[in-house]
This record gives sequence, C-alpha cells and structure tokens, in this order.
Amino acid sequence: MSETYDYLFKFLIIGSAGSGKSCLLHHFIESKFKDDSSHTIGVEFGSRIVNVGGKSVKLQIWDTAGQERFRSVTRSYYRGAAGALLVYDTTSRDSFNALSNWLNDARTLASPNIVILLVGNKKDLDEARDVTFLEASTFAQENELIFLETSAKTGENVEEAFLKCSKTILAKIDTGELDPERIGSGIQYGGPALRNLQTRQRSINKPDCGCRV
Ligand SMILES: Nc1nc2c(ncn2[C@@H]2O[C@H](COP(=O)(O)OP(=O)(O)OP(=O)(O)O)[C@@H](O)[C@H]2O)c(=O)[nH]1
Repeated sequence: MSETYDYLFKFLIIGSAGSGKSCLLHHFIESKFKDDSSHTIGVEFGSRIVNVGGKSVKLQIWDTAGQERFRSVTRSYYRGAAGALLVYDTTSRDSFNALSNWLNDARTLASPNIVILLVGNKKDLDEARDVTFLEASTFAQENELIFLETSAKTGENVEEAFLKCSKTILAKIDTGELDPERIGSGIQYGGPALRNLQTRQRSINKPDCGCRV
C-alpha cells in the first residue's frame, strides 16, 4: 500500500550509551516502553507518519549506538539529517558532560542547518537526578537548541520531542531558512509536491530520482 505524506524528514537520535535513545524511538513508534533494551549495534531504524500543523510528515529515524566503538559507523549516518534528538540521561552527569562532543559531531557531519532538540531522558527517576532542569536549559540556550525532559518509561514528552523538532523544521521551510530542494537537506517532498517536483526535473532533463535525503 502506498503511503502519502507532504514531507519526509531524516532524523537522527544521538547521545551517550544508555541514555535511552532506543527506548525513546521504541516508545514513539510502538507507544510502549521497551523494558528489555540492550546496547544498539551500529544503527537501528524506525519510521512513522505524524501530523504537524495540518501537514503529514514521514519521519525516517536513525537510532545510533552511543558506544565509542561504533562512532566511525554511526558518524556515516549523520550526513543529510534534517533533525536530531540529542539525548542525555538526567541521572548521569557523564552523559551531560559529553553533550558538547555530540553536538560538535552533529553540526560538522550533518547538514549545517540541522534542527537539534536536546532531550533530558529518564525524567521519571527524579530521586536519582544528577542534572538539573535549569543547567540543561542554560546549555540549550547557549547552544541554540530546543529543550525538553522526557521519560521513555512513562512516555512523558516523547511524542512532543519528535513533534517539536518537526514543527521547527516546517517553520524553517516556510520562512525559506531551509530549502527542501537542496541536496543533503534531509527533507523530501511527498505526494503531489513530489510529483510536481519530478515533472519539473524531467522538463529540465535531470535524472528522475526524487531522492534528496
Ligand atoms: N527509568 C527509565 N529507564 C529508562 C528510560 N529510558 C531508557 N531506560 C533504560 O535505560 C537503559 C538504556 O536504554 P537504551 O534505550 O537501550 O539506551 P541507548 O541510549 O539506546 O543505549 P546505546 O544503544 O548503547 O547507545 C535500559 O535499561 C532502559 O530500560 C527512562 O525514560 N526511564
């Protein structure tokens, strides 16, 4: 069955091992907590169509391994991402301290206009909290990131994280700050918009691939 959507966005989930990236993806796709999650080997993939401000958007999401030994593999998936969830664990200062490195990788290896949402996960473990909301929101402000705390266990703010990132990308398309037609933008048109684009491409004698992610 063919899927119809207005846009397709390539998303990444990055951050330290054990911060809950796979559980966030699983909750977003399956609406439940993955309680037997083990370390990701390389990358995993999920996709879902969401409605954002009246537009249907297919999110193509790459969940990357946080372990250092997979860094060279995971880095190769950064290219052409439109959005990223940069995840730390609110109960782990080490995962918070590592954010600058992850951010640097995302900004240098993915699209320069990538929209990044900082996610403080494991919000449900408040008694074990090691990073305050205030210091993380200060970090987010200093680095021009959107910020949310989530729990992949209870599902709190999981949907919101993906939707907020998508909404920001759509707003940037509307203002012209992001150009879906730029190769490597991490954005594709779907449905009628894609057909129009392909017709235009054919008329100027370019290959009809429609693939811009
Ligand atoms: N209490 C609680 N535990 C969580 C939450 N999210 C993940 N976990 C647990 O944290 C551990 C690591 O979760 P994963 O999703 O596998 O972590 P990851 O970031 O994908 O790890 P890597 O694949 O190694 O990079 C698992 O034992 C999860 O059950 C959460 O929101 N709350």
